[in-house]
Amino acid sequence: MTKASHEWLNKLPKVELHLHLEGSLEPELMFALAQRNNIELPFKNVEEVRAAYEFSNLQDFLDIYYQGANVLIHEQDFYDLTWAYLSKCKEQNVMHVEPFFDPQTHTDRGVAFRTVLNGIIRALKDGQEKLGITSELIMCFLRHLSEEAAFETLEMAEPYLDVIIGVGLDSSEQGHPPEKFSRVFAKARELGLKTVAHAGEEGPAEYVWTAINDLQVSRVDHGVRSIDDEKLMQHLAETRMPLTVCPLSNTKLCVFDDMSQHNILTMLEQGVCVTVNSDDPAYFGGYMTENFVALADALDLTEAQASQLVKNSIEASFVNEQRRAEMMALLG
Ligand SMILES: Nc1ncnc2[nH]cnc12
Ligand SMILES: [Zn+2]
Repeated sequence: MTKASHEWLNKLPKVELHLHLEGSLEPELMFALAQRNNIELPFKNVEEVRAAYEFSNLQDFLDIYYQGANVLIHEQDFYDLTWAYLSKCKEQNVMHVEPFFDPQTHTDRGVAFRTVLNGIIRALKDGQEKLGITSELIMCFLRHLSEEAAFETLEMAEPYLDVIIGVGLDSSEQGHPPEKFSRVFAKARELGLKTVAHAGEEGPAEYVWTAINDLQVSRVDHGVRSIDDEKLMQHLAETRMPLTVCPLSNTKLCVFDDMSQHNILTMLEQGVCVTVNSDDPAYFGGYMTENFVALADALDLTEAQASQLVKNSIEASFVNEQRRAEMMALLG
């Protein structure tokens, strides 16, 4: 089936809850920023960059993703990155987004926290005013770095808590269990921040339990390995704990060999609050619509299932009641 026959999925009003802004850096913008900032890239052209996007696991991807982020230096670069993502959302009828950013990827290179945040926030504000896309911003800690570094990052964020709704946990999962950050997350909750964490992407179902019990997350990012633990599946369904699932990411990073093996619809049918998201669309071959289309092609996603997946995202989002009702009404 071709994409043209899936126009209904582009038209479907959507919500995105798992998107790394740095992962929306398209090769074209990467080259433009490299030129603007006088940075040398290890690629000759856009085609060479795209050809390098063959990953056999999460770490393969992360190595290239952190390298790409080196072109982001000035506030305007972060604005342009965020604005490009929001423009894509507009084209694809995404009505609300809760993106992640990774401050440590930038502060560790000498880019100031406020430079990163101001660029992103200015674009998100424009996104609401000019495109009608509402948003909430989530700051992630890199889990391959230390607890101490995460505490320092949280301290840098303290003057900006009016524009950051929560904290998350990303980067290399295996060997860096959620509980490594229990104390940082406790402090974040004390500050009134919501918490989410990547767990059960490559790591075991056990990490999903500790994200829930130790970090007290409101949502689990990915969480697809939960299916290995029957008790956990029951718990997720009973508590309506949302999972922000990223189908194209999972196949690109070989979490599943093929989209036909993806477990998102099995979990949906078992009453788990699963949602569809794009993760790092510039690296994984697609934004929100392409993720839904991939499910339609491989798993015969029905209109009722697509609509339920979006309703789950609205339920799992951090929006106020009025916006929640407005978005639900659009889904009929
Ligand atoms: N899929 C992913 N898992 C962990 N960390 C990430 N950072 C960006 N994308 C990620
Ligand atoms: Zn992610």
